[in-house]
Amino acid sequence: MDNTTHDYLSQSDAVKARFDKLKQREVILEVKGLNKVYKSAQGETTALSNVSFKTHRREFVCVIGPSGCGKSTLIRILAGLESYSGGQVLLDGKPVTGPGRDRGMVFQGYTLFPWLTVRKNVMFGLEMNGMSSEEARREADLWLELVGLERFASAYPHQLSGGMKQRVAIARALVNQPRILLMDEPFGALDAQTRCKMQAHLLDIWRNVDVTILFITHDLDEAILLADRILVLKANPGEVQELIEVPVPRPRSVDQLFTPEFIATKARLEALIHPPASIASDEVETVKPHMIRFTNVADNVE
Ligand SMILES: Nc1ncnc2c1ncn2[C@@H]1O[C@H](COP(=O)(O)OP(=O)(O)OP(=O)(O)O)[C@@H](O)[C@H]1O
Repeated sequence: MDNTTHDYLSQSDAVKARFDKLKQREVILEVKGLNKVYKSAQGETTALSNVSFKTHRREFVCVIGPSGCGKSTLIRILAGLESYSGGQVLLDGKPVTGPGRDRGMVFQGYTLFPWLTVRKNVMFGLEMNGMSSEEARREADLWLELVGLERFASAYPHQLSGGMKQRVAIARALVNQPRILLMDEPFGALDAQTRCKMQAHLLDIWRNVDVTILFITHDLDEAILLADRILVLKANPGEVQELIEVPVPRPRSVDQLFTPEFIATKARLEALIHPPASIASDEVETVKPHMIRFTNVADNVE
């Protein structure tokens, strides 16, 4: 089929069958009419307005949207780190009222304890919950093996690359066997090559673990490569624009980046996130701000 005419809504029989199966699985997370209003001295900001969606068991959902559309607010609410103003958040049918072991978190910033070894970082949560050191060590080693870091169990975080640190963070989140893994731009600080490897690695891990993933990203290719469905939010106020079923078949790899399904999905996401500039915003762009010069060399470099 011609790349330019492929419709992101059309699905092959295999993709359709996969979605049919996925939707039959139990609902893990249900967000119903979620509202979040921040109140400050400057006034009120509606960060989220009437956001509703469901994720099914072992589904991979990515959340994208322009800056300020409420992505971080949403994930913080799901993690139980932020209150909400209205609506409902249900995990396995029960309201989320605070943080819990049923949700694992991986953030962009490296959040490992620098004074603990890799193994101790992964053991930490288990020991805090009363597991014996011996058992926690056994569990930690299993998960370190899954993320391919068993050889680095005795290393300290500063001895690891950025990608390796995030693999430890993933092991540390998964060791508690959460129902859902909440990932807030986890690969945002990595260089392009490492990021690419981590995406493949995460898909490998997910294939082997019974966990649902909600993953925030700014990167459209990353969202299409990883997700079953992509929740597209818009800003001011943060609202759901569309929940897109990614028509790219699995298993996924970067080789699919130029397939008609991938290109069509990306075109749809771009149209939603970067709509054609309005006349008003064109005007703003053509007004150049007055620039102060900080150079004593008079000739122009451009
Ligand atoms: N603590 C706060 N107090 C007041 N307003 C806030 C607070 N946190 C976020 N907001 C506002 O809520 C809206 C959503 O913010 P949020 O950080 O969730 O968006 P985001 O999509 O994650 O943005 P980005 O992609 O830039 O990280 C923004 O308008 C933001 O200014």
